[in-house]
Amino acid sequence: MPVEEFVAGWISGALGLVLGYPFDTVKVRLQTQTTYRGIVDCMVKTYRHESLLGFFKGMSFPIASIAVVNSVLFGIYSNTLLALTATSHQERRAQPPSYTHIFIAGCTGGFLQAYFLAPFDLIKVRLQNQTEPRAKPGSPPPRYRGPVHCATSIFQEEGPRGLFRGAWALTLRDTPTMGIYFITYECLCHQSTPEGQNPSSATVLVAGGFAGITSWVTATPLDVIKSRMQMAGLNQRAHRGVLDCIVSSARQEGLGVFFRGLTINSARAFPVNAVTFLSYEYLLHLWQ
Ligand SMILES: CN(C)C(=N)NCCC[C@H](N)C(=O)O
Repeated sequence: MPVEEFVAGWISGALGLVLGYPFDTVKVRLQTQTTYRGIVDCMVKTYRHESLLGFFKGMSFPIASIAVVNSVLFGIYSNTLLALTATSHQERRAQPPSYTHIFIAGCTGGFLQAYFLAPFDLIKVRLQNQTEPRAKPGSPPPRYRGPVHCATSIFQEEGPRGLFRGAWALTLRDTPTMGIYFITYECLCHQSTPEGQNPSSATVLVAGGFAGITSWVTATPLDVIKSRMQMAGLNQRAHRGVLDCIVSSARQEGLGVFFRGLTINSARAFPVNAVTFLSYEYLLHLWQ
């Protein structure tokens, strides 16, 4: 099993993560809190109340975990394609795999990465939703002091299964949308690259950016549900399951609720995934 894809997936994922993190914080807050009037209002309030650091709350943990999560995604994707088509990464330009194979490999990567991602994503969402400014003398401390305290508190208060709250919604979100992610990328690269050649950096940037946008546009409804289920344990409003969360969110807030965070998700997705794919392709090219 070639390991280069795992390492390249890790490094490229970390670069994309740092770039997109402030957008991600705004998105999570818009999806789970009702106090903001929109993207700009959320940004202004976060900055006034918590300074620039407010946008980077809970980032240390995802940076550490992206090593596991993105390398699982890219590593499983590439190795599934190897199993299905018997071609390595460098052979795939001359013998492109079918879109069905790309979709199956993407879905497999998305499905497996969801299990690794679930506890890390839960902790990220809980920390991003803490709107208290940095500790000032006399002000009430935030509920979680950091990622380790957050993980141990969830474990103690909600049990080991608590760490996997929202995991089903996450799996349903990521399995098909990772198939869409890789199909969009490969299709755009294929169409703008002469037969048998490697795509140019500009092509990789644009194809990666659009792959991010299409996957996030299709993922947003279940992303909203996932974030709400992750926060539910904290608010004592636990939903009975994914369906219950979908129905109660739609009843209380209308169908528009499923598109909350769509604009910011798409704006974040382009640069994050352009950089992710460019560094992934560059590293694999360097090592081959
Ligand atoms: C849930 N969906 C749609 C995705 N995760 N799509 C792939 C993008 C991955 C990238 N690290 C990002 O955060 O944009």
